[in-house]
Parts: sequence; C-alpha cells; structure tokens
Amino acid sequence: MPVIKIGGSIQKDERDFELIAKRIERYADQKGKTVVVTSALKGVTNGLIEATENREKAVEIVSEIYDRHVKLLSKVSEGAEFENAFKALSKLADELFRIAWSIKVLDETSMRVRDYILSFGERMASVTLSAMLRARKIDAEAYTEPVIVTDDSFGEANVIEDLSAMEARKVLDTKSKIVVVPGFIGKTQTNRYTTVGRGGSDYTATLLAKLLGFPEVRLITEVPGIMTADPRKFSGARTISRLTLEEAMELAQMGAKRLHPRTFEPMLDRDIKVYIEGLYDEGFTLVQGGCNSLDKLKGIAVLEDLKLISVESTNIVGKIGSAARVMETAREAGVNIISLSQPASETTIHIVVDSMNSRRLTSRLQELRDLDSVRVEDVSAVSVVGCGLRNKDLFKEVLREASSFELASISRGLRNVSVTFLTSKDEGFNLAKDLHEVVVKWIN
Ligand SMILES: Nc1ncnc2c1ncn2[C@@H]1O[C@H](COP(=O)(O)OP(=O)(O)O)[C@@H](O)[C@H]1O
Ligand SMILES: N[C@@H](CC(=O)OP(=O)(O)O)C(=O)O
Repeated sequence: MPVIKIGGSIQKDERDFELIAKRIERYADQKGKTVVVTSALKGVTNGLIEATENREKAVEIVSEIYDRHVKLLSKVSEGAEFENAFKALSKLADELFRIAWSIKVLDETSMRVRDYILSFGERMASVTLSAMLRARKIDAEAYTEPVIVTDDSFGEANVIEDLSAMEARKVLDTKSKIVVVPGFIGKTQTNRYTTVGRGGSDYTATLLAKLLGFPEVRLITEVPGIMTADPRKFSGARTISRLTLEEAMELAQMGAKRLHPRTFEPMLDRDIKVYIEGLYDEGFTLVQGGCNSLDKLKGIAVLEDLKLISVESTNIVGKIGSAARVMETAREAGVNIISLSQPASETTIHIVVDSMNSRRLTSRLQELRDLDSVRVEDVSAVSVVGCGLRNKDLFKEVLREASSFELASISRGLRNVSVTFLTSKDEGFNLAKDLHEVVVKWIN
C-alpha cells in the first residue's frame, strides 16, 4: 500500500492534473487503501504568506487564490462532482475570507494566525484533487483536516507521534479506496492549525507511511528525482538513481530538492522505500538501505546567504563556559546555529547562521564583555555527499579540488557521508561547480 505525494510544483493546470491522475492510477493499490498527500497548488503557499505580510491586500490575494481553484475545478470536473467540490471549496473560502478581513482591519497577525491561513492551501488542494479523481471514476475522497498532531511551535511545529498515529488511522476508516489528505499542516491537541515548515508535505508523506505501516512512498515532483545538484543552477546535473538513508538525510538537511529536513527521519526505524520521481520525465531516485562498497559520490548541495560570525578574544582561551556563553546568546536571540567550530588554540569561536537573523545575534554578541572583536563575513556552505567519502582516496580527491579555494572551515557530516566546505559568498558557486564535476565523475 503506497503513500503518494503530489508536489505543488506539478499542480499548475489541467494538463498537470491529467498526468497526476494517470500516475495515481498506476500506483494505487488494487485491493487496499492508497493515501495521496497533497501540497498546495504551485505558488499558493507563497501567495498566502504574502497575504499575511501585505495585509492591505490580503482579501484581494485570497480572492485570487479561491478563483484559481474554482477555475481549475471547472476544468477537471463537471456535474455532481463539480457541485459538491465547489460547495466544499466555497465553505473553506468563506472561512479564509473572514480571517483575511480580520488581519486587514487589525493590520496584525501572529504565527498562529499565519499557520491557520497557510492551512487553506493544502485543504483546498485536497478538495480539487479528489474531485478531479472522482470525475475520472476513480474511487477517491478528500480529507480536509490535518492528519497529524503537533505541539504549538507555530511555523515549525513538532510532530507528536503517538497522537498522530491515532489521528492518521482515522484516514483508513474512510469509504473510498483512495483518500486525499493535506500535507504540511497539523493540529495541536486543542485543534489549532499548525505547519511543520516549508516543504513539509514530503515529511507528512513519509511520516504517514511510518504511522500506518505502509511500505512505499512516492514523492511525485517536477524533477526526475534528486539530482547531483540543483538542475536550475547546474546544467550538468544528473539524476541520482539510489541514495542510502544517511546520504538522503544529509542532502535533505542541506535543502536538496527543497525537501523538508526531516523527510527521511521516519525511515530510520522502519523498512520503507521512498521514490522521488518526475511527473514529466520518467527518472527517479530510490532511497533505501545503508552504504555499501558500490556507493561513491552522489551529489552536492549549497547553502547561500549565510554569515560567518567570528568571536575573537584572548580572554576566552582556557575559560570553561566561553563557548556556552556564545551559544546561550544565540539561544536568547532565537537564532539557529547552522555550524560551529573553534581552533585548538581556543582564540576564536566561529558560528554560521542564516543572514536573515544574523544582526539580531551580532548586536547581542557585541554587548558581551571581554571580547576583542566580533567579525561578520558573507559565506556559502558547499557540501559533497556520498558514502564514498569514507574512502581515503576519494576523500583526498575532493579535498584536493576544494583546496584551490580559500576555505574558512571543513567539517564532516552524519557517519562521515558528507563533507562541508565554508568559503566566501563570491567563491561559493565556483567551488560548487568544481566539486560537482568530481561528483559526476564518480557517480554510479
Ligand atoms: N539536488 C536537487 N535535485 C533536484 N531538484 C533540486 C535539487 N536542488 C534543488 N532542486 C530544486 O527543487 C525543485 C523541486 O522542489 P519543489 O519545488 O519543492 O517541488 P515539489 O513542489 O514538487 O515538492 C526543483 O525545481 C529544483 O530546482
Ligand atoms: N505548500 C507547502 C508544503 C510543501 O511541501 O510544498 P511543496 O510540495 O510544493 O514543496 C510549501 O510550499 O512549503
């Protein structure tokens, strides 16, 4: 029994829906249940975020989003299927319009309201997608409420697995063979809508497979699998045919294919196969199992828009708690540390954070006593991923290539299947290009 996830990138128009229907039919279980997890239509989540930020235009924006769903619905369904889905969409839209008006009038939102607004993207998509399937005489129905339970960390909520397992099982009680459920969103124990973070539908799909005991997940998207690099930026990028679980986790963590960083976590203690496959091209990546001697290099990933903050002082040398003080400052500022290091001389503590939040942290660090200086530089992190990095010769080859660039640091990732180089923002792309060539030479 499969979980099939339909990405937002492939939900643009009726031509996409035609292909999606065929793909769902291809994989749907003939006897048992098939769960289809849907993302919001392409661009809808971004549109809803804009509504929460540009509140003066909130009503206009949600009205465009509603019209887009109705227009698509009218192209992919007719008769009773259209009527029923239209009613369901309009009911959701009424609720959405009311909130849009409120935030416009109050000119205020909170993360909780933001998540509530974002939930409509996936909920409306569930209605539209299942109506399209029913119009093709496929036995499907929509589930418009969240199927997972989370805490109340709005914007990046944490899943509560045992409660989610109970909630997810309700999906199996539906009458139809195929049930279309919203990805990305959850609800708290007091029934407030939450979201699990951008790209979260991939995570919903693998999590449901774990919670429901389904052995297979198909993440259907616009690219033919996870590729050696982002194909939009690297013209020589190729599809990776197989990734081990640790390789996939490292790539997801670094943002490859804009996967949610937790996408592969549910596979850790379960035997689940995950396929990432293209809707338009037949290519795919299979994620399964661990490293073996055939696994060499698989891909690169680049994180841009980072700041390297170097805290320098002779006063921190040999003082227990110096690093803790820096970390504590980051915690107080609510800033996530992406990477950290300190030379054995202990004279500097380097931390890497997202550019967006860096000012909040640097100003607090500058207020700390005893520090000589707090330097800030624009950097990129370029990672190479592959089990082959455990092999000395391959690792040396990667290091040799990287050594022609000025590197601020080198660090190893999960079970040594990745290596990350920190370099200046200006050098990032060239370093990535050169390392990508090494990867393509060794990919099998
Ligand atoms: N290593 C990679 N392999 C494939 N795609 C990648 C990679 N890195 C970045 N991407 C980008 O991810 C995009 C697909 O992600 P996304 O738009 O979130 O898909 P979906 O909406 O189907 O989940 C592609 O358009 C591609 O540009
Ligand atoms: N719609 C959400 C969740 C998601 O997973 O979307 P997509 O499948 O398009 O990456 C987002 O844009 O973040």
